[in-house]
Amino acid sequence: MSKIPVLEIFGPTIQGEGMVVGRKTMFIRTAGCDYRCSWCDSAFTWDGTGKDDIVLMTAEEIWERLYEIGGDCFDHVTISGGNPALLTNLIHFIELAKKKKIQLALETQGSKWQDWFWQIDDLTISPKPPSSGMNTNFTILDDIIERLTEKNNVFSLKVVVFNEADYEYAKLVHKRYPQVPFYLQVGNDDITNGNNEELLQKLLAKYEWLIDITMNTKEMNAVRVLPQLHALVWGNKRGV
Ligand SMILES: C[S@@+](CC[C@H](N)C(=O)[O-])C[C@H]1O[C@@H](n2cnc3c(N)ncnc32)[C@H](O)[C@@H]1O
Ligand SMILES: Nc1nc2[nH]cc(C(=O)O)c2c(=O)[nH]1
Ligand code: SF4
Ligand SMILES: [Mg+2]
Repeated sequence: MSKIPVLEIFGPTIQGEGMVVGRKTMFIRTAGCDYRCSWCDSAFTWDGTGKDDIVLMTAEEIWERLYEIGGDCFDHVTISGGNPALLTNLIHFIELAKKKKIQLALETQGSKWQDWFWQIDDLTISPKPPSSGMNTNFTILDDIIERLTEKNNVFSLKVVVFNEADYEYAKLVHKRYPQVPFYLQVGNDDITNGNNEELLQKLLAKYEWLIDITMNTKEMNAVRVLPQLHALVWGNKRGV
């Protein structure tokens, strides 16, 4: 059986972001990304700093580890990264989790398609705004959204906003896919700060700024505005 490069398995915790925020879930974080976002809070998945922590695991080994740390206290698993959509062989884990009656969520940026997307219960696509330094390939994104829409998949778009240019990009994405539930997320530009009180004040101020501009934009009447809830509770701590 082919193996999956895993960097972290943790939980149970709450889903801190997006469409199922607050949901009790386990996390699997895969290694490797086709992007290099300037502000990535999980850069250890792709910048080489985490390479000694990568474990190649079969679907069964991932399941055993989830059960070892989560026991009977979970029924939902979120797959994030890096970009898990680089991994065709994640299908083996997804099929195993389905057999175990586990609900699945995925975090990906919308740069690659996998047929196993159709089996994800809560799928978040998070195209990247200008501040990331990345360019969105809208031909690929259009195709992904079309395939998901065709099969009535439950999915959402989530754009992280750091500045006004990012907000303009978010407007453009929402306008392009008006039928897709749309989330704005506060950008954390202080990802190495270990002072949780200070970080909390900064993130709340940025959240208020994002709420304020959204309230005054007629093109953004159907959106949801969220912070990263886990960052408010635990700061920049890893594995929560
Ligand atoms: C680490 S990424 C992994 C999944 C996938 N590569 C992606 O970007 O969607 C998970 C989520 O965290 C968000 N994120 C990463 N760095 C962030 C930061 N500094 N502030 C706010 N959100 C961030 C990403 O935009 C994405 O929505
Ligand atoms: N609690 C919690 N919620 C999250 N939602 C998305 C995360 C991610 O890094 O993909 C994440 C994470 O790392 N922790
Ligand atoms: S796409 Fe996701 S994991 Fe990759 S660099 Fe950007 S935020 Fe980080
Ligand atoms: Mg994160």
